[in-house]
Amino acid sequence: MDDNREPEERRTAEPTAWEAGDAKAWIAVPTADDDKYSRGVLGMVTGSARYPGAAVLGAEAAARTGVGMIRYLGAPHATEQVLRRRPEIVSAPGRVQAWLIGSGMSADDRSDDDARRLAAALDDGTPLVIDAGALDLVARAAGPVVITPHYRELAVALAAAGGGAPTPGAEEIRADPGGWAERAAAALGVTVLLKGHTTHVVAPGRPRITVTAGPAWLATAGSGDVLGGVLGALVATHAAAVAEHGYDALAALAATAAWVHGRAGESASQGGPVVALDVAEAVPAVLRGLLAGS
Ligand SMILES: NC(=O)C1=CN([C@@H]2O[C@H](COP(=O)(O)OP(=O)(O)OC[C@H]3O[C@@H](n4cnc5c(N)ncnc54)[C@H](O)[C@@H]3O)[C@@H](O)[C@H]2O)[C@@H](O)CC1
Ligand SMILES: Nc1ncnc2c1ncn2[C@@H]1O[C@H](COP(=O)(O)OP(=O)(O)O)[C@@H](O)[C@H]1O
Repeated sequence: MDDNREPEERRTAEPTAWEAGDAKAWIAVPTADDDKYSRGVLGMVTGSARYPGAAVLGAEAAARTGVGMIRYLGAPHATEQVLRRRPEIVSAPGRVQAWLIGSGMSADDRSDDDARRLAAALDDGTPLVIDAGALDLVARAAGPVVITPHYRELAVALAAAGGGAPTPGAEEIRADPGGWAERAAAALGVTVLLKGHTTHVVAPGRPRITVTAGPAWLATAGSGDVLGGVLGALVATHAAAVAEHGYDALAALAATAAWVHGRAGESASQGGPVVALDVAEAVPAVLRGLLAGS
């Protein structure tokens, strides 16, 4: 059948599958001239009294992905758990090159302190990875945003957006995840990473990217918190690329994070069950293999 659409329309309709070679180009390798600050600092406002574990999982994953420094700014108990697991992490405020916010938080149970920390990150103007319990705040971000919802969370984010954004139910999104990732990117004006067996990544108005890299064993609690940490570290170490290429760079980084997360899941699983922390711990070997070209 003849395709009578304009070239631009045809181009944006066809998804691209993200592969190892694409991912490799978005891993920042430190050079002899680098120090911890030049590599990039990730700020994290994640976890809560209800979900301290999500903060630990995201911090572990970000640290294992490679970043100059992590500043974790969260609730006291979550901070204690994060520092117990990763003493390298700094709990003092300061400059960062990217933020990861919302994993392990709940929009309906936000403490005043968390609201203040989230507001500071949203006002900062640096790139933001927005997950889970901060997805109602997307419109308040001053900097460029990539969101990392699953189906139910994307429904929540669209419902919170207002301004004529479509408001599908979670089941509608589950039935057409690629289409809804595209519509959400257009409506929210941000890069969307919609999680699932196939993960769909879309920058506003750009062709969709698909990533199918991990086993279904990854459908386990905390797996998405690990993905958030991987993506946070990748964004923090690519501040210059995000400044230059904006939402396209965030899409490439998001697809790379999904690919690395999927392969880490595969490596941790070996055909059997995984726990989220094992996925985070498998990330360095996946990156080593990727950089070595294997
Ligand atoms: N270890 C941790 O601290 C973890 C924290 N997590 C955090 O938990 C928060 C909520 O994430 P979710 O992905 O669960 O959010 P969702 O909004 O997808 O899930 C909550 C909803 O799931 C439904 N539900 C609950 N139990 C169910 C059951 N047994 N069967 C069927 N449906 C059920 C209910 O409608 C509930 O309101 C996020 O902030 C997330 O980051 C999760 O990532 C899991 C691990
Ligand atoms: N059936 C599946 N096959 C492969 N990967 C999956 C499957 N289901 C979920 N995942 C992946 O596991 C992660 C689950 O994230 P999420 O739903 O946020 O869980 P949590 O909130 O418990 O961390 C995502 O990265 C998603 O892509």
